[in-house]
Amino acid sequence: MEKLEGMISDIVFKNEENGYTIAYLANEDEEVTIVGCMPTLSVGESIEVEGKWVTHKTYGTQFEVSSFMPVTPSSLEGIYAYLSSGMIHGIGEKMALRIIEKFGVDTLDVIQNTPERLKEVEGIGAKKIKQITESYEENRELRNIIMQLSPYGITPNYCLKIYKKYKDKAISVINKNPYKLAEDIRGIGFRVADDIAKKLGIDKYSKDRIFQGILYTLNQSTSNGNTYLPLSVLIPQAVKVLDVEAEHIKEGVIELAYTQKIHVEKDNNDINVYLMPYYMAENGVCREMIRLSQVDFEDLKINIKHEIKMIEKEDGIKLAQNQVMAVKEAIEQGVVIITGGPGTGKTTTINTIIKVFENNDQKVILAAPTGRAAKRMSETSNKEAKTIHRLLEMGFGMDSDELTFMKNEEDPIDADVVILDEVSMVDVVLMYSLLRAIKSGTRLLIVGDSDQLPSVGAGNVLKDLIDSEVINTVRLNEIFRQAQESMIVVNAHKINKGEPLKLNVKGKDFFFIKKEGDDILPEIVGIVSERLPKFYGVDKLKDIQVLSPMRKGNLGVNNLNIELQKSLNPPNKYKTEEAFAKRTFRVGDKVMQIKNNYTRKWKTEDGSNSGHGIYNGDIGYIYYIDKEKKEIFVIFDGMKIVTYKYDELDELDHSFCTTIHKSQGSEFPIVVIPMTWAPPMLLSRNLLYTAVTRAKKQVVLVGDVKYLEFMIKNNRSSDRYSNLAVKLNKFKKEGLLIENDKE
Ligand SMILES: Nc1ncnc2c1ncn2[C@@H]1O[C@H](COP(=O)(O)OP(=O)(O)OP(=O)(O)O)[C@@H](O)[C@H]1O
Repeated sequence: MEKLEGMISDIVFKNEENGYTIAYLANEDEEVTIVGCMPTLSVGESIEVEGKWVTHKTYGTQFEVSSFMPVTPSSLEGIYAYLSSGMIHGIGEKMALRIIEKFGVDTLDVIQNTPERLKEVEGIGAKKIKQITESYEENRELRNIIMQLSPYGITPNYCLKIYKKYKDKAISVINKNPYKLAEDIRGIGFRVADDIAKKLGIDKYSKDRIFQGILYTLNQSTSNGNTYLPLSVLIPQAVKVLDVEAEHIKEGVIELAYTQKIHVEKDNNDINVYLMPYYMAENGVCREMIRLSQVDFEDLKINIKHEIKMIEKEDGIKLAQNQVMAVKEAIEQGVVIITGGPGTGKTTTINTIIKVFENNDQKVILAAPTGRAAKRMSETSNKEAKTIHRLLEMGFGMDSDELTFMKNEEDPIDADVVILDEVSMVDVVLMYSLLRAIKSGTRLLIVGDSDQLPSVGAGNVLKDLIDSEVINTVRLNEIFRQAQESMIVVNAHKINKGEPLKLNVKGKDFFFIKKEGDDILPEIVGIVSERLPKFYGVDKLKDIQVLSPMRKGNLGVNNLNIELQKSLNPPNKYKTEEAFAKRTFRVGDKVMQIKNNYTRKWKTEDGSNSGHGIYNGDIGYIYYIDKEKKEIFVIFDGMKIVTYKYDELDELDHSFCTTIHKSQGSEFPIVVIPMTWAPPMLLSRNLLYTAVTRAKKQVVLVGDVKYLEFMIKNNRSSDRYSNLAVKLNKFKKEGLLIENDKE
């Protein structure tokens, strides 16, 4: 490979379809013909090309370009992004600004050719110049990527990811097909790629664009919980995204189906379109559920009546009929779902089942979808419960840097009985991974409350499994006396039935404070910071959680966090703080990890214990801010210290208040919820139900009763496109075990 540098003196030919270009490249010595895919080239641009000399039978000697990159940056923005990215030792954000103020668009030219001139900038001496020129040379490729892409709003961090993925081919990959970025780089989506493509002059009807637009539409829809979209729904959505006619979408869907990126399936009068992983997962869950439930389970010769009697005596309770049935089904049928609302005895039933099996030498494994749910399960059962991810031994594969599960059909979970709790939070993809790692003959208990909000990820697994009526289900519907004393439990059931609630019963745990409009916010701040902690003797940060249905607005999570921070953790000269564009992080702030990060490291203060993995919804407190190193230290679970660099703070949010969605699977002693106007889709029954059931000791609703009534009546269940229930029936009826679906 050879390299040439020069200025484009003329463009002889350019194919707009595929970017093939013939141009003249001139430098001090010569003018040569260059040919290749260079769709962005313009006359007057200085570029560096890499490639080889070839002889064309008509046109003679030409330089065939395999990659090219501009030599001068496209904008000051790009130069700034590069200089301030932290990749040049000795230059921070302020210094980068000073240098650019001095040299403007010539900055890089100065660094490259007359670095001694950097002395003209205040604060730069000979040592710094050496540092700067050395690292400038070291990251040449990355520099080009940063400068080319930062004008599109791509941060240096993403540029680094792009560089790691494509190495020195990055610029040519992007020039050829910017949509590759959306496919390959996590965090860069179709919109950004499309923006780049537009600026590169890529045709609106190009196939890559149509494909990526369809995949993007389907991806968006899975993040809304759907496992597929009917074609009749997909088409108008994709038309909107791509701004092309429906026929292009139809053609795109057909072609994509051939590439196995999507799967299409006839469904009555429509066609269901799946992204491949969701198709595999939906079919997989059906297949695995049928595999697990159709086994002739070993007869354990357990005298169930006797066992139950013994346990009842030990625990001083008498199991209700349905609880006994659940125990029997678990032993006799092997695969069973136990469902019920709060206080209906799920935990008591699980504990009885654990005892019966363990008394009969069966190895019982407990698991739940989140760290918090697993912790609670451990506490109530006195037995270790793992997160599903830990149970499946998530780790890095032999020769990949992708996270995978080590437990699977080849190396299944070693257990006689697996008990899963809080299954309403398990999505279809995780369920499939779990089921395939359970060997035939292992008993499986699926426990959860199907009236809770469905999983964040796609599917509505628990509800679908129950609705299918294919899997044995025991519904616990009796609220026990002890639970009945709690208005939280009583009202939760009333919410589910759409009945009016019992509010402000003296001495009970469910209160409504009537306030209107602008009075709601100060009331919430007041009760959280003063009255509730004083009255109940609880910690205002740890024990009280404000939950809001929405992010925006006066009573949305964002504003409530600002207002609660002022009162619960105000500025203080002994507390370091750092202000960012939209928020200020201060030592002592209550914060939440807002995405799963399986690899993020934590360690205890004395370093005696360490591990990795901080998960969506984990709540911690800011412990220390290192302004020099630009790092924030957060303590989770009272002992796990995690360091976030400033540019990783997109994983962290304040959590004086959180959304109800984010509170799924968590429990708090006291929960405070504003009752106010929000988009109707957010004011739903099962959102209220989930919020209320997060509280263990006290629920306080503050606002206007009419919104409470609206929520109770609004039974718009979060319908999702999911075909699990239908398919389970079909699989069962046809006795299908579609082997060729297996990955
Ligand atoms: N058969 C029973 N007889 C009497 N009390 C019972 C019985 N089963 C459960 N309880 C009591 O009812 C209360 C709720 O039971 P449990 O915690 O098992 O329900 P749950 O469905 O797990 O509730 P939650 O979802 O709120 O955790 C507990 O105080 C428990 O001791």
